Amino acid sequence: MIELLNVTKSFKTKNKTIQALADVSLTVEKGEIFGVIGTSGAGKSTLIRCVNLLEKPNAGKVIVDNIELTKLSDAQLTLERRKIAMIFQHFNLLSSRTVFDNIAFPLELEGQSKSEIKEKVNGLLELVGLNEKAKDYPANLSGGQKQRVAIARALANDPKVLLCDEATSALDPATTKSILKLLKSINQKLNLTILLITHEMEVIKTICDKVAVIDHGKLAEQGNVEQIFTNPQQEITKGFIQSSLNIELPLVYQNSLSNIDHGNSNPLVKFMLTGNNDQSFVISNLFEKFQVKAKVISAQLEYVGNLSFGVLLVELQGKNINEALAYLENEYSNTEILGYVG
Ligand SMILES: Nc1ncnc2c1ncn2[C@@H]1O[C@H](COP(=O)(O)OP(=O)(O)OP(=O)(O)O)[C@@H](O)[C@H]1O
Repeated sequence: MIELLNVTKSFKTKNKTIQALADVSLTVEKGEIFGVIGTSGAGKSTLIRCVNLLEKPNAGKVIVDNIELTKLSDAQLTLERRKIAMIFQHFNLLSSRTVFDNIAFPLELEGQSKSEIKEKVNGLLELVGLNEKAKDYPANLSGGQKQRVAIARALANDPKVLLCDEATSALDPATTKSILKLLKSINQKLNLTILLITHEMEVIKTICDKVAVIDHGKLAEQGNVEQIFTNPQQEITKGFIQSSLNIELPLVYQNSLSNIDHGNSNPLVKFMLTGNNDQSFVISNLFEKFQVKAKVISAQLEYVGNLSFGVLLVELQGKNINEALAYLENEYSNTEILGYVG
């Protein structure tokens, strides 16, 4: 449904040229939710703005629904853009219009009749759960409600594609969840293709089918969310995943932790589970293979689809500690001895 082929975009400022996108290619299939994640300045906004040609690439092709947008005249592009909706971090609602009239706006521009508009807008209000707020003005809405209005307005023209530019970045975690849930349900009900950009792995994990990681204007890696979360190849991807798993050493251990093994002390070991179901048996394996007991200090497990991944922090107790450590280092990612206790 969306194809970027070798898209390159640079910006010229007074004294330098900034390469915002370098030879970026990706494909978003119909009905898919595709997320692009990257740190600040990585090129996410430029990438999503290239899809509807709000930014014109210097080179490469942009194809949406089999139409090569990069070939079109301005007039043809204006028509095609109506089928590519976009929502933004700061909602971009018209403050002088009510909720109803904000959603009606694109339909008015298309010259639809009042009765058609009324029917369509009421359906959209129902879809985003805002029937009660039809007559309110944006200033009287919460951030989450404003984004719901923006989503309804974006859907008014029955778009083929919805672009989400950091759509939940201005929202608190609970509201973020409810907006992501709404986007997922719209994706499923309407089979709407969604391309989103974000700096939060949580967003990717919650609703995306596929993910691409962008770094300094280049795509570092891309694939199914399960595959990328459980078997990341690039350091930047590993960093994003680790930052979404935040387990801390409990205070009681922080105070008693030593850097040195005094002979009879127990190592505190942190390691990652990466989606291989056999790894979940780590505690019984350590005991059966080495008679080493693993006391769980802290753990965080997440699920993408039916695969689990996460991080585990354990205190190892027993005689064959070195063999147990070698086993963990071999079988699990990022095994790290944090220190010794006892
Ligand atoms: N209009 C512009 N003129 C000059 N440089 C620009 C322009 N737009 C973006 N850039 C530069 O291009 C690079 C990519 O910017 P972009 O906004 O796409 O990144 P981003 O990943 O969306 O960042 P953020 O998360 O901070 O919004 C940055 O170095 C930015 O400074």
